[in-house]
Amino acid sequence: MAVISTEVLRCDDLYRFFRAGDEETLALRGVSLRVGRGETVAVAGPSGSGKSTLLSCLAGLDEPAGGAVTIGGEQISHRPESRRARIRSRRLGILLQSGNLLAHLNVRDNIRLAQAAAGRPSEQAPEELLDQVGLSGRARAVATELSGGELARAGLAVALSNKPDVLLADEPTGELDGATEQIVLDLIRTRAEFGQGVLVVTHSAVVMRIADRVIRLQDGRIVG
Ligand SMILES: Nc1ncnc2c1ncn2[C@@H]1O[C@H](COP(=O)(O)OP(=O)(O)OP(=O)(O)O)[C@@H](O)[C@H]1O
Repeated sequence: MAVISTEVLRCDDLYRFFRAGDEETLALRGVSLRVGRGETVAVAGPSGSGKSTLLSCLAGLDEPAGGAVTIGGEQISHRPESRRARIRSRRLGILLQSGNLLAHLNVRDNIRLAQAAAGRPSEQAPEELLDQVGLSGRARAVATELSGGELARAGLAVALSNKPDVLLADEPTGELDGATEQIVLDLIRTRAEFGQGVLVVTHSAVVMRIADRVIRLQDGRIVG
């Protein structure tokens, strides 16, 4: 069990509604959680329980109707988009199912761009990061030239390239074979050991097993 010394991510009483015509969906109903430095937290729950909505609100990609999100002591919710983008690029690593590589840039330039956006242009050589995710030799490939497993690993290299306080990941091992899943999980665990916080949305029992805690969502509420 990791020792929680400092809180790197917290949200308090998050609400998010969606309206389509006369119909209103309460996607989040008062969600509060904390992730400590060096802690890995998994968020699980049935389809439609609010996991992706929660992740988007935590990443500042979506605005909650109520409540607040704080990353490394800095509030990201209810801020102008330019401020949210700055906090994201400096403090967050985000790994979404839709992928996080810019299509017209090769893997190395995607990493360089993420580091430049974070104000850390020479933080860590892209080749070194790619080596850590088992992708050395693919630095010059663009997204369409990578397999599903390679894309997931390249995405993780980009998400970690700014040395984020918090890694947010949506089903990071969804489509991967067992060996590649293990590489990705080992890397996530290692990052947690270096003091980053990790919050991962998942249906996978294998991912839940590497987490220090599992939070269960149902109908937009934490139920366990
Ligand atoms: N843009 C949207 N417009 C309307 N309703 C939405 C929108 N996004 C999500 N919802 C609704 O909000 C609820 C929560 O959706 P969300 O995608 O967060 O669930 P989830 O737990 O991530 O599901 P899954 O495991 O299937 O990805 C669902 O009822 C969904 O239909």
